[in-house]
Amino acid sequence: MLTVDHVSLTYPDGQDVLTVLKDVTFEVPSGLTAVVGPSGTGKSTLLRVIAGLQIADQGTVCVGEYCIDSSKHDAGTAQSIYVPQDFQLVPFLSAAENLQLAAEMRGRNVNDPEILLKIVGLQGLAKRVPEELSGGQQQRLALARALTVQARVLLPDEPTGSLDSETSQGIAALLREIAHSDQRCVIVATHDSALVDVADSVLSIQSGKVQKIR
Ligand SMILES: Nc1ncnc2c1ncn2[C@@H]1O[C@H](COP(=O)(O)OP(=O)(O)OP(=O)(O)O)[C@@H](O)[C@H]1O
Repeated sequence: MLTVDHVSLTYPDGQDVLTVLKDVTFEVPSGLTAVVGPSGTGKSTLLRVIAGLQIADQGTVCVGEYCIDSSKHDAGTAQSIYVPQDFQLVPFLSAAENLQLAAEMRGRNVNDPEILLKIVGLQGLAKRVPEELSGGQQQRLALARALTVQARVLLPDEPTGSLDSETSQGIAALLREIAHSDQRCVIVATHDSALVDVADSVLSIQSGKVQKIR
């Protein structure tokens, strides 16, 4: 479903450059995929390139027939949604309003926020603002927000990074369900074995190279 073709990316690093992705090519089918690797190896960068939030120096990212071609510097065809580590929920809006805002920003509408909130296990919490939700509940809301736009590819960045192990297992199960219920591609950057254990496939990133290890 997702293809990453000959993608390279460098960051400026003083007088030098830091190569984070080095001619990376791989395919990801639908299901849950974990991207693992030591801190600072480029997991978040890879997810952001797939989402079209960062344009690679070269290469192409395609979701089905929709492609981002780095040579054209155009992310207008991005079909993926990045879910940031810190959720970036709007603090003064309720859970339902956070969903509505995200949908409106993509020219959509959420007819019944309760349906989405139920999918992520937040039924009855539509009126709460983010600070009235636990960390795990905020992560669930961030995932529901990503579902408002019906993207084929979801990219949660360390979705269990700040959660206890029981809550992490719940999020891992939810991500698997989201991936499988609608043949989506859910790609998570993670250090968490709870997520790696339930992933359908695992990619490892190290020294700029991405390798499929499961
Ligand atoms: N905007 C930037 N400018 C320069 N260097 C950057 C920038 N963003 C990230 N980097 C560097 O690129 C490398 C990869 O960063 P990235 O955040 O993708 O790693 P990561 O594997 O997700 O790390 P972690 O597991 O700690 O979240 C790191 O060395 C980081 O310092």
